Amino acid sequence: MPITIKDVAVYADRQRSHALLRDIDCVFPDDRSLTLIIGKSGSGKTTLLRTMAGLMPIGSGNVYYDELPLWNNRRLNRAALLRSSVAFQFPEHQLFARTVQGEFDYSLRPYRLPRPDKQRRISAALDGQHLPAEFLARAPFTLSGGQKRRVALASVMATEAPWLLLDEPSAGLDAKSVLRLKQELVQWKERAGIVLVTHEMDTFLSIADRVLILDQGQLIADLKPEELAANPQVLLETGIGLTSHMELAQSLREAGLPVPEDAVTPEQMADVIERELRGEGLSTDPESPPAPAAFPALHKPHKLNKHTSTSEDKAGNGIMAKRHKKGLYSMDARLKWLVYMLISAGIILQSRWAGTGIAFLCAVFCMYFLMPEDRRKLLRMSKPLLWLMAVTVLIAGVQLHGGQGTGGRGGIGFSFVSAGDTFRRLLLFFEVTIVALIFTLSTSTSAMKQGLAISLRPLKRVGVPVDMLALSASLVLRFIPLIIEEADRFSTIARARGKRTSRGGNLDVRDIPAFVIPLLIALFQAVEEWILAMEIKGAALLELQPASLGRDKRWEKLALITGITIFALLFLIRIYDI
Ligand SMILES: Nc1ncnc2c1ncn2[C@@H]1O[C@H](COP(=O)(O)OP(=O)(O)OP(=O)(O)O)[C@@H](O)[C@H]1O
Repeated sequence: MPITIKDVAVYADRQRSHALLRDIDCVFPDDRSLTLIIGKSGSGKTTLLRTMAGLMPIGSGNVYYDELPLWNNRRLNRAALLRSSVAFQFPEHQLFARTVQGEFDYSLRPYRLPRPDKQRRISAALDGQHLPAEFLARAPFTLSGGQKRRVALASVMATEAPWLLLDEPSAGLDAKSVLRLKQELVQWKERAGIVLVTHEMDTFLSIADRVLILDQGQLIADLKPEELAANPQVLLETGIGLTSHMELAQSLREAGLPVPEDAVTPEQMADVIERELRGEGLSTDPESPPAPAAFPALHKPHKLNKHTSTSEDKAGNGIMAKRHKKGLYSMDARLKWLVYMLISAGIILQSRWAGTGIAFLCAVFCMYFLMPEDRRKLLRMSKPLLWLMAVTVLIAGVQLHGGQGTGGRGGIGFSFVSAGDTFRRLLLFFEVTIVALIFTLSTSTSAMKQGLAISLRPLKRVGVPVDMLALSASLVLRFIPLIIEEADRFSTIARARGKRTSRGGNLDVRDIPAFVIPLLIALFQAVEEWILAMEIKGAALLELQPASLGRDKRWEKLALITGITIFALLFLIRIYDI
């Protein structure tokens, strides 16, 4: 049952101007193999894995499981979808059920199995993860981190799908657990094909059958591990870097040892080292191959695509990537607070349609002109808010009539006045959120706190708890993008586990616990970690002067003028009651 990826392109936007994957063409043959997908950060590995799992809408081309297309027009083909099972990074975060049995039930529900078959698969999966059957009655939240991970992997394994798609399964594991995972993968390989995204080549190369290298959203090499070991230049050219085993092989060759060119593991080099240590002097053997001066590149990487994102986009867990950006990103945080307050105050003042509409245009203007680099991200983040608004407006408009005055019969109607009023109020909230997102996406939490704390410093003398206030305000603001990103992550996981087939990725009502519970846990955890980190860092940061940050005076002036102009405009609109 091979997987065939045919001419696939995936875009970040409807206009297809930002390609995440391009010209992907490859076949994963049905040979119980383990394929590694490697590439530097942001090269598109996770996107490719998600595309194979039907979690990313395809712009062009298609993925086939055997002969079954994954996409039929705009809908996913359930039969194809059931042929793969996905484990996301940190799979233990996806647990939500009251018991471990509940986790299995949820993952296996789309397969509609007869009870005995289901129980057999669950037992086999528990065995495979060295978990006792008594675990089925345990609450996942009472388990240790390692046990949670094994339960989550067991729930993936229990599907017995012919293809396992794993995204960095070794992330966060200790050395012993990584070794055990490796052994398990070797066993899994006997029953299923495995596609594994990883940065840990040292760990997995020795058990892999094939390596795909991605760069800038394109597949640039398709090699056997031995071929990669013999031609590691491609790893240097793509910025992935050599594995420590390859570096060892190179050092040994430079020392004159005849290490085979295709040696992938230290074990394969051990024989040569041993003979050298015994003084058998193989290095002086005239027949032995000389160390290659330079490795030939197997595939020349394609030219860089200026539209695809750089690794910087992905850094920092996606919340606030570390970047060396100019403009708004390098502005004094105190000034940003001021501009944010001015614009938000102007928006909140509005009580009529015209003012709300003009405030909306101002928010859009800020998004386009003050936030050029993260505009796409911002648009993506605002999507769930727009959906929430649409649903709320619909609900607000629904009116239930009693029996009186309607001839004794109740009924249902829709009030455009009521829906419109709700829409206007929500639009103000949306506008303030957009401005807050512009602020938070361009400012780190510590800079935000620092900016506010320094601005409010005079109030300290009259006993105002400025530090606490600054910390709370920054956390509340930083929380908005975090909620949106985490909601995105957990809805994708719930969709993958529930095997949803709609293109928009709508969740079923039954998926709500699988979505909401991990989301809340992740958010609570994030808040806890933030508060701790900020408390630790807070005192030291306050000693820093914002002037020491890289600043761009032109942008500061522009942002200040924008803020004051928008506030003045919205204030006048309110005064003249437009
Ligand atoms: N839904 C999306 N919309 C817009 N951009 C996206 C989306 N998903 C991913 N990207 C961008 O596509 C690029 C590739 O992301 P991807 O997660 O596939 O990289 P990766 O190779 O797995 O990186 P890492 O090794 O850091 O996990 C990144 O720049 C990312 O910001």
